[in-house]
Amino acid sequence: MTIVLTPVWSNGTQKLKVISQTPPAPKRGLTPLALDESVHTVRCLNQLRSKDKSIEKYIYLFQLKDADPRMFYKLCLANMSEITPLIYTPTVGDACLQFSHIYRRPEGLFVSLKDKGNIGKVLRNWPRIDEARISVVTDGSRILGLGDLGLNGMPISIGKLSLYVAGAGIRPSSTVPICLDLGTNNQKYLEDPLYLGLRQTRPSPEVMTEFMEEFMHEMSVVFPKLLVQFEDFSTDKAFLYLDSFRNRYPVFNDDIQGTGAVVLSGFLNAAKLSSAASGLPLSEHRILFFGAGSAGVGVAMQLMSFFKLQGLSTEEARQRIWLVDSQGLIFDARGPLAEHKKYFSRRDYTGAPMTDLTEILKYVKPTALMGLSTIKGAFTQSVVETMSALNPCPIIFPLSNPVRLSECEFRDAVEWSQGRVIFASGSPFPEQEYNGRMLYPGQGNNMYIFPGLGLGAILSRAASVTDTMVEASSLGLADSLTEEEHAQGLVYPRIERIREISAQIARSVIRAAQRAGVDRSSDLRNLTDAELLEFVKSKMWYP
Ligand SMILES: NC(=O)C1=CN([C@@H]2O[C@H](COP(=O)(O)OP(=O)(O)OC[C@H]3O[C@@H](n4cnc5c(N)ncnc54)[C@H](O)[C@@H]3O)[C@@H](O)[C@H]2O)C=CC1
Ligand SMILES: CC(=O)C(=O)O
Ligand SMILES: [Mg+2]
Repeated sequence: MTIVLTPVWSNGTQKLKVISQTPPAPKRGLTPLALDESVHTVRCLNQLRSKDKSIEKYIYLFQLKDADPRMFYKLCLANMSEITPLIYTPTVGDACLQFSHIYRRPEGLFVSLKDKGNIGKVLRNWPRIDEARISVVTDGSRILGLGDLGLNGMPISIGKLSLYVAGAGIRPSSTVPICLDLGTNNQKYLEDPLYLGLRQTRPSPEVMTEFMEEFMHEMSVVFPKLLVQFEDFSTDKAFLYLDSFRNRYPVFNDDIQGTGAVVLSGFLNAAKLSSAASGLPLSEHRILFFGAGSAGVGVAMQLMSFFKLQGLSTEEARQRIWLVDSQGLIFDARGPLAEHKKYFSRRDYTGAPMTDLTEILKYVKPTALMGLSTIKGAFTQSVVETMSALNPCPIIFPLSNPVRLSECEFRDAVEWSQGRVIFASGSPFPEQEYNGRMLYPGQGNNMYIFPGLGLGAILSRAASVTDTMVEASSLGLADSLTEEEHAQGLVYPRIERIREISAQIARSVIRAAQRAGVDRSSDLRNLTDAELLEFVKSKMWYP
């Protein structure tokens, strides 16, 4: 039974209210055409493929999900590599930018700043409270690399949750997409007559923190079995709210922890390939981050594990990482730094500020270059050629999303490195032929991690999401490549295997939760590894 929701406007505040339920099934004789499902699947796919533009395909899929969710997920599962870029990055970026214009009907829950003091009441509007298990919550303040999109960030919560369903078999009815409508500093939206959100600039950090405290408390009261994924909060808030809430509620930040885990996983495989070509011991890799926001620093923190797994101390691991932000190389003598940049700030460099990336590369001599800067084309020919002169197989991961903000395209990286690059990007690129050899780009995107991490946390009923659970998700992903995928030089498994991969990740996460003592499903402790994997698979929903 579907509940139909409609927006209600009161004092400029958007709320949702149940107005009707789907009509009862038609009486016999009035039943719709008896459809042959396999033929109808082809019909739906043809309708999708008949659209020229990605955004039209997004709108078609969004409406199909509303009208016939089983068919939507059936198409997703059978055509992962074709549909993921439509419901997720890069197309979801355009859907967010245009959300107030392409809006058809409500999906998800909007919680407005005007609801402060009454947030519990708003949450209780949700029609399937008992079934709720996972919520993706954004405040729209940094959607992908597109900046502050305010309420228009809702499609990112919806898109991530569609991947939870498709990728990890979470029941659609257990997902709760939430967008916090806290105003926007995006002047264009404030002036857009069709903009759906509050027409005011964002509140002070004090008001925001009061709001978040109430929101998280009420979420835990209304949805006692819910795991919360924070998504696309701007960097200052991303770190602040992860730190404030992670020991009080089951919550993780996808941009910091999910991205950290996915890049650690890809780097584990990439470093082996690169070291096989160069002979360099794994412990001697050197990683330069271009971009030092929530994603850059989150990944840098997680990559410390790579060096610790090679036997290095925490301090030795820190020494193998360099950060660059919009003002160049980050070093102590440069002047005051934002809190999250301090840990990796270099103490061993005291020269003049260095801003040119090629010059920085010549100084640092990294084996790996990570892009989390939102700066399109920042990895120029000179940058890729310098990396290629330093390394037989340079590791270059332009991870910014969506695709049009990528630091480098796969085609260029292949060309400029003469086919030697080990490459993964945040959004997908097509494969390339080089000198008769087919080369495959990896997709270093947290979409490989959060479905399995979330499933493991839900099934173990984890009271919190520990660092060890996040690391377990990463190692589980790194270990999931088949021999054929390794032989093709891949650093991530093929997305078509996402269900199988998510099950393995979930099992590793449950075991880590048990070791950390945060699991509340203690009966799972008695299962063997094989039994636990079967249990995880048995819990997956299939359309
Ligand atoms: N592949 C993946 O799974 C993920 C990718 N991302 C992407 O990472 C990007 C960054 O996200 P956040 O860290 O949250 O954003 P942010 O805006 O906080 O960070 C951007 C960083 O880039 C630096 N930067 C900006 N201009 C620069 C320039 N000209 N030269 C050098 N550095 C420059 C800034 O100083 C800042 O440190 C976004 O595009 C996002 O889509 C984020 C999460 C996951
Ligand atoms: C992938 C993702 O979470 C981001 O770009 O923000
Ligand atoms: Mg994100």
